[in-house]
Amino acid sequence: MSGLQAIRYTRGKLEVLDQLRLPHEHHYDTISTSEEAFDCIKTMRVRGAPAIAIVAALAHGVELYHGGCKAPIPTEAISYIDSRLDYLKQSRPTAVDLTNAITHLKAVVRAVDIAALGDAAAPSAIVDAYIAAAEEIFRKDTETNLRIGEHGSRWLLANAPVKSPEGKVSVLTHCNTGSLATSGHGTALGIIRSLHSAGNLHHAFCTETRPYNQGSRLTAFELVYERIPATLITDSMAGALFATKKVGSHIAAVIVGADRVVRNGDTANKVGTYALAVLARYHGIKFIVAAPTTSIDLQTTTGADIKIEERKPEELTQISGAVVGADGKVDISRTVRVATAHQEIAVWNPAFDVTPADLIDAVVTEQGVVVKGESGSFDFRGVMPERWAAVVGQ
Ligand SMILES: CSC[C@H]1O[C@H](OP(=O)(O)O)[C@H](O)[C@@H]1O
Repeated sequence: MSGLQAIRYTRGKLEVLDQLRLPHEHHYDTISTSEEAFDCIKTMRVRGAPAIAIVAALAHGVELYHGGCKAPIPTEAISYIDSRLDYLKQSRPTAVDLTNAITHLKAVVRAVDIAALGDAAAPSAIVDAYIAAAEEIFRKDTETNLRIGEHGSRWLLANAPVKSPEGKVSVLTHCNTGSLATSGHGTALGIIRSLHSAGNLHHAFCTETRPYNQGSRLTAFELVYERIPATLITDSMAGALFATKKVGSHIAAVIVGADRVVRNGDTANKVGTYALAVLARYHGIKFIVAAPTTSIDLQTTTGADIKIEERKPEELTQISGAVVGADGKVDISRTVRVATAHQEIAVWNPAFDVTPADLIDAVVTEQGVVVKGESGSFDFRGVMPERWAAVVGQ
């Protein structure tokens, strides 16, 4: 597993790698409150659907560990925990892992047997139950990713439309879905790691992933760090790569992560994913979504109902503070040497887009690979039977 850890935790202490400083600086921020976690997630010092959920869950656990809950009776302790989790839920709206983690944590604290413990002992038992559950979310994520790696690499090797003469596959991935987006190993990048460690990877291509540059700053960093054969391209080069057989002749699949897979299989992921899915279909390349079941939302039936986060224009017009577009924040008269009023270009900056299930060949979860049935739609009951029965019915 990668030596790059987005999250470092021991009971009572949480440290988060500031990904805005990568790849130039390796700096951990100490996170001790829900407010600090909210800001860390909102500003994308930590990002990635699983990592967001883990940091939020553990941050409140640290807060509770250091006496954050003063409630004298159990019902007030539960209300306090609810309020902090509901606050954290607002930090980023599209990825569902955070919502699913919050739902689980609220159920855990409500399962504490207050009657048996009595009002005096119950609040501390509720806090202990919360902390244990938050730590389990963190621990389980790496195991989940290793299983996604196994399932995904096995499926691709069995279904690859093309392989190298040595029987290896080349893939392209978008954004960052590795150790920097999870507790370790990663989801889509986890499949690439599993292919590589088994000697089945010919080459990995990663896209720059504008405007936050998760690909050039984070994924390229992870791939180089582990000496995985890889090439960085800009987002706009993907079509040319697929069409240029000389360079990309063995590309078997595009493998991406997910922020939210909804009941019919439509998937919200980093903006640019939809374009890659269209290109993959046109070029006969498999399109694989790697998604832990924590990223699946059965409550939402189609992608039309997914809330897409829009972020501030400066993330697009500036790169680490260097102005690359007329954003009205810098007097451009000096650069264009004409007297001019400040000009501000309008910016549309959706952080995600939605890929329809029709363009997705497989959704790889830790419970197995889901492909569309004869009806042409995905059915996730096989990988999450209890949640399916609770939400959708038999
Ligand atoms: C396993 S990470 C899933 C998902 O999260 C990333 O978005 P962001 O960097 O904005 O948090 C990207 O969409 C990844 O595919």
